[in-house]
Parts: sequence; structure tokens; C-alpha cells
Amino acid sequence: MCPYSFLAWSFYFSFLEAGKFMIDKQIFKIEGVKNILSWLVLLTFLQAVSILFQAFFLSKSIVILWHQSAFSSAVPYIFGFAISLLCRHFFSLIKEGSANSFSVTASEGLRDQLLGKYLSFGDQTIFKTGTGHAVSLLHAGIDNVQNYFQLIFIKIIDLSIIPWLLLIYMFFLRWQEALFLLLIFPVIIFFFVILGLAAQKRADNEYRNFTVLNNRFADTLRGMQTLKQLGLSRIFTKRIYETSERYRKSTMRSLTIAMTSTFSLDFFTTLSIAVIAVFLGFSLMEGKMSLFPALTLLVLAPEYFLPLRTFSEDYHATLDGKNAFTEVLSVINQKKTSEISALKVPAIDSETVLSVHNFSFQYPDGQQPAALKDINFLVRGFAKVAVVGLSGSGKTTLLSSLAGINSGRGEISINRNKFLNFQNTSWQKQIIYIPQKPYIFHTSLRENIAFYQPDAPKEQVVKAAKAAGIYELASGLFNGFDTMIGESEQSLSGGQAQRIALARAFLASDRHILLFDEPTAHLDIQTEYDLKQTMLPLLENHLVFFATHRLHWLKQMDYVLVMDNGHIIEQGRPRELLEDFDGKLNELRKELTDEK
Ligand SMILES: Nc1ncnc2c1ncn2[C@@H]1O[C@H](COP(=O)(O)OP(=O)(O)OP(=O)(O)O)[C@@H](O)[C@H]1O
Repeated sequence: MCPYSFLAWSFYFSFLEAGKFMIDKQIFKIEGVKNILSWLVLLTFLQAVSILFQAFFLSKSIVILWHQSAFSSAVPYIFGFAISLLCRHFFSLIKEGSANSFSVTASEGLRDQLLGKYLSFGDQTIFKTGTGHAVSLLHAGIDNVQNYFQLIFIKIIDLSIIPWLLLIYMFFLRWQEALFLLLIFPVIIFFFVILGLAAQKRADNEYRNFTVLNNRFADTLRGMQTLKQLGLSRIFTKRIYETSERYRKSTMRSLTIAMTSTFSLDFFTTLSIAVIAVFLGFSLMEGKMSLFPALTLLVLAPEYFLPLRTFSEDYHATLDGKNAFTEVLSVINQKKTSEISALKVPAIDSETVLSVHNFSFQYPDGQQPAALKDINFLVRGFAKVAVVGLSGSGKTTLLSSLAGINSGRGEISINRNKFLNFQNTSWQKQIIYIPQKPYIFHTSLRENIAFYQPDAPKEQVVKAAKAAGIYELASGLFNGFDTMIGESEQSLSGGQAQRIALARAFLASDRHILLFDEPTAHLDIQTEYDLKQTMLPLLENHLVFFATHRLHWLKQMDYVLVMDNGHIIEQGRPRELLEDFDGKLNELRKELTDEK
């Protein structure tokens, strides 16, 4: 291998390796990246030219003053030096400003995409990675990505342009020193790469510990009340402490590597500059070169290494940002098994025929067999369908599939319009979903009730509240319907939360599909009875799917699906099924009675 190709190869290798640590290639797919790159390249080029002029004018001024010429002859050079210094910093400021505005826009775009992904994937993505991790990715993670965008382009472009432009000029001044600087560069990068490998491993470890800490912290906060009741809060506090200690130690370990790499780079670059200074000193003493090229070379040598040094100073922050960026993209790039369909589902009315044939669903990380298998049923108009079964039989999964939260696949027809699953916008816009514990948002009571219809006038909100039996509660509150509820605000009982969910349903009069997932499961008998009286009028004029363990609801239902192990094992009119003493519904009734 000839020396030139060896040199070229070592440059290529060192840049490639340095780049691999710092750049996630997907960064080039971000919108507007080409424009910002071209703009930064232009500014960096101008900055490098300013540095050259700065060195030139500075050396000229010193040489004139050294030779004790008239001060006036040095003034234009001093002036030139000041101008080029100003230009250099001016270009640097514009670069930072441009990179900053790009990084803010790009990272906010990523935050929106990430949030959109979490919302469209439902709780399954969050369930997989953990709530704490999801929240920290949306906040600290995106902030790290912003910092990464802010730093990485400027650092990489500086490193790719400034040293080489300076080096070309230095070759013209004196090739020996320029060659030395050229040869030392890959050597320094080689050490940097070795340390980078270790830093990458430590940073990955640090990120893993950070994720565990976030999840553990969020879980503990959520379960704090239960932990206190069970007398376990101290144990969990200790666990959080231990996890945070692990995170602290791993951060310190990766910081040690970062410091070592900064130190070693500083050491090598300072040593190289010192070597150059010694060479130049000898050449000057021996009269082999004049003062101007020697001074210019001495001024330019630190500038030659400066991009590399600043690159290493922000190495740790950049690595953190890169890890966060990769993580954000891994969520954003997740593919849904099926995208939400835009096919129009007719509005559900008293004449609608809904037929579900061979519908199955498997959780992405669920084990065989599927959570729902060959589900078949046909319901007409505003039927009231009970979904019953033992715990784990698939009731919630069926309701989540009907709500379009789960994907699944089968032959579904609504008045002969065919669909593959319920992930359909016009179907979902007709649904009201009431789970066991409805989510109460941290906002006013009024906004909580107006969940499906945010623009509903106050009179309608009040009417819905009256129908749901929550009006008395609202009147008793300090700020009435404007009182803040949810989170740490006004606390609500399970029954009151359920009534808010019912008020939402009363208000959403244009939605005619009601999905109840064991709405009274955790309420006492009296509260359930009171709530039932409120719920019964709501069931009218709605297609209702009502998952429950409490079989007294069957009296209000027209049809029942009995589930076991993801299958519908029996279906029909409740009264007819209950008359069959050997039937599955009666078997279930006995099992549920025995359980009590
Ligand atoms: N997010 C999930 N990921 C993987 N498997 C799940 C998930 N949720 C439920 N399953 C599994 O699917 C099956 C049906 O669960 P599902 O919650 O639908 O039952 P259920 O009848 O509603 O039970 P319960 O009455 O206790 O609420 C169970 O085997 C359960 O372990």
C-alpha cells in the first residue's frame, strides 16, 4: 500500500468511526436537514476564511511591530485582524442561532410525532416500555435530542472543514509542519475512537439505568397509597434509592470516560502544538525561515485542533442526545399491524345490523393462543349485549377490540358494509367507552364532563350532570362546575368518578354505541344500585356492550355472550340461556356464586 493511500484510508477510517459514535444516520431524514447543512457548510467555510485572515493579520502586525517599523504601517493589519476576529464570531453566532432554531423546530416535531404515536398505539406501547420511561422520553428525552441537534451539525461540519482549509494554507507556508499536523490527526482520532467505544458502552448502561429509575419512580408514585396501606412504602423508597444510586454510579462512570477522553485529547493536541513550536523555534534560530510564516503557523496550529477539542468537550451530552434520539425513533418507527381505516361506517340506529364473523386478536407480546379466537355474533339495532365470563376469559379484550383500541382481524359487516376490524375513525366517533375506573382529567368538572363535546354550552353540561346525578356534587363545590378535579385536586369517590363518565355519555347524544367494561365492579352494592338507576335511561337508544361479573345486569340485557378462554362458548337471549340448567351461562352463574 502506497503512503498516500494509507493516509487516505486512515483518515477515512478515523472519520467513519468518530462519526459512527456521534451520528445516527436517521438524522438525515429529518425535514429541512439538507437546507440547514448547506447553510452551516457555507457559514463554516466563511468562518474558516476569517480564521485564516485573523492569523494572517495578527502575524503581520506582530512582525511589523517586532521590526520596530512605524506603528502607522501596522494599523491596517491591526484593523484587518479586528475585522476578521469580529467576522469569525459573527459567523459563529449565526451558525449557533440557525442550528438552534432548526433543533427547536425538529425536536418539537419529534415530540408531536412521539405523542401522536403513543396516542394512536394506545396503552400497549407505554405498557411495553413503562410509563416513567414514556414520560421522560417525551420531556427530558426530547430536550436531549434538541441539544444533540444543536451540537452535532456544528461540531461535525467544523471538524470537516476548518482544519483542512487551515492545513492547505499551512502547506503553502511550510510543508514540514503541515505534514506533521496532518499525520498526527488520525492518531489523535484513533485514541478518541478507543475511548469512544468504552464511552458508548457506559452511556448505554447509563441509559438503561435511567429507564429503570423512571419506571420504578412512576410506578411507586402511582401505587403510593396502596404501598402505605400495606406498610411497604419504606421498602419501595429504599428500592428507588438503590436504583437512583445505580444510575448515579453509571453516570459517574461514563463521565469519567468523557473526562478522560477530553483530557487525552487536550494532552495530545497541546503536545503537538508544543512540538510544532519547538520545530519552528529551531528553524528560526537556524535562519531557515522568516518570522511571518513561523508566527502564522504557531497561531494556526491551535485553531487546527480546536474543532476536535470542542467536539470532545460536548462528547457526553452528544452521546446522551444520540441515545435519546435513537430511542425516540424506535417508538416513532413502530409499525401498527393495521392503520386506522377511513372507510365510512354508517351511523348506528335502530335498524343497524352488526355482524362479526371469525374475529380473532392476539396481543403483540401475548403468548399463544390468541386472546380472542373466532368470535361470531350478530346484533340488531339498539341491542343491549352482556359480555360475561370468568376473570381472564377475554371480556376486556373484546371490548377494547370493539373500541378499536386493539386491532384484530375478521369479517365485520355493518349493514353490509364490510370491515376487517374496528379501527375505523367513523366507528370510533360513535363510541362511548366507560371502563371500571374512568380517567378523570386534571381540569375543571365542566371540561371533564364535556370530554366528548368540548364545545358544549354550559346548560347542556348542567343537564347531563343532572341526568348522571352529579349536579348535587357540583353545587356543593366551591367553584361549582369550574372546580378543578383529578390528580391532587378535589378527590372523588369511585361512584362519583363513574357518574362523571355517565354525564359524559349523556352529553354525547350523537354517539350511539356504549361500551361498558365492568363499570360497577369495584363499587359496593348500594352505590351500584344507585348508579344502575342512573344508567338504565342511558342504555335506551344505544347499542350497548356490557362486560360484567355481576349477573343481575342480565335482566336489563337483550342478548348475552358467554366467554371462556378467548372464545364465545354460548350466546343467546339471557332468559332462554338461563332456562337451560346444563348450559354454560348457568355453569358460570354457579362458579361466580361459589367464588363469593
Ligand atoms: N396488554 C396485554 N398484553 C398481553 N396479554 C394480555 C393483555 N391484556 C390481557 N391479556 C391477556 O388476555 C387474556 C384475556 O384478558 P382480559 O383482560 O380480556 O380478560 P377479562 O375477562 O376482561 O378479565 P377480568 O374480568 O379479570 O378483567 C388474559 O389471558 C390476559 O392475560
